[in-house]
Amino acid sequence: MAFLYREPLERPGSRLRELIEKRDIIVAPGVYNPAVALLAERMGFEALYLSGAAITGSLAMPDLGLITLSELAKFTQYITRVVRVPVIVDADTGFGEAINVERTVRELERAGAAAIQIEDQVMPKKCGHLHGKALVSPEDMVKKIIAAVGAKRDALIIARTDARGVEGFESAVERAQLYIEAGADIIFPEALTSLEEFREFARRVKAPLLANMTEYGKTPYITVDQFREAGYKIVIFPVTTFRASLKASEKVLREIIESGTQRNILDQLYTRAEFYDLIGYHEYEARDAEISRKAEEVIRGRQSHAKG
Ligand SMILES: C[C@](O)(C(=O)O)[C@H](CC(=O)O)C(=O)O
Repeated sequence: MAFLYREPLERPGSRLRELIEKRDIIVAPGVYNPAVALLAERMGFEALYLSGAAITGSLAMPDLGLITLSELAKFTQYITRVVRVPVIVDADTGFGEAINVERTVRELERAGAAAIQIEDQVMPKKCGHLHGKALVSPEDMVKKIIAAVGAKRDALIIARTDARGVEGFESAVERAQLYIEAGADIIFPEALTSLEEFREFARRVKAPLLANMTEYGKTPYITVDQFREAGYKIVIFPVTTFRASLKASEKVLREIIESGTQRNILDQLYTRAEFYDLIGYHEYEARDAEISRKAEEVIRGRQSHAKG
């Protein structure tokens, strides 16, 4: 159904919590615009991940915390008014210290976020799979989590620790345990380097866990089934759709340069019919026709009133 005529998902945080309880594992693909979000929902994904790397990437910017809270809230709103599945929002370092995190959580929740993810890096933050990251103190991160948990109404708070790549595996486990005590609902251990590490982390950290299966990073390719067996509740594929769209665009742009026509690659494009079907185009036409019909009735009524 066209998103304009859909009721938004109520209490998305509770919905996500329900899914965590009911499902063995939830696969949340990364999305960065409403059309891709709609497509993922239609294909059956029950939760989505609004990736910081993918949205900043779509703005042609690196994932260094350059986006503002208002921009992220707008992206969140655009997406949550289109889909009726819970959306996990990547809020990087929370846009400031504890007091700022309160506002971040309020704004993102108001924009429809089901879960808000905050990480323990200093600014400018980096992709978790790069070298040269630095962490805030455990105490500062605990403050942010306490602020987030105090400010949320229904959303879940995801605490991500980037400690594995900076201070080592033990520190990642210790920080995660601390973050749970501070009230985090879900723990996201960033950039673990083997399936065995994921397993060990799950053995020692008792909370719903989120795994990040990003490409070209420090984590080897692990399947959803393997993550399930290792004890993870959510797996994200944060930047995959964005990377795929760039590659696909490059391919068709090259075809246009080289052959001067797209005629030979029509099978690689989303057709007009497929696109209109996705966004519910014909429902807008039907709605417009209905309004015209009603307007005619009003006019006709007035005319007959004037005659009589
Ligand atoms: C999860 C992540 O924060 C994101 O923005 O989607 C990134 C993903 C990536 O850069 O591959 C991350 O830091 O892992």
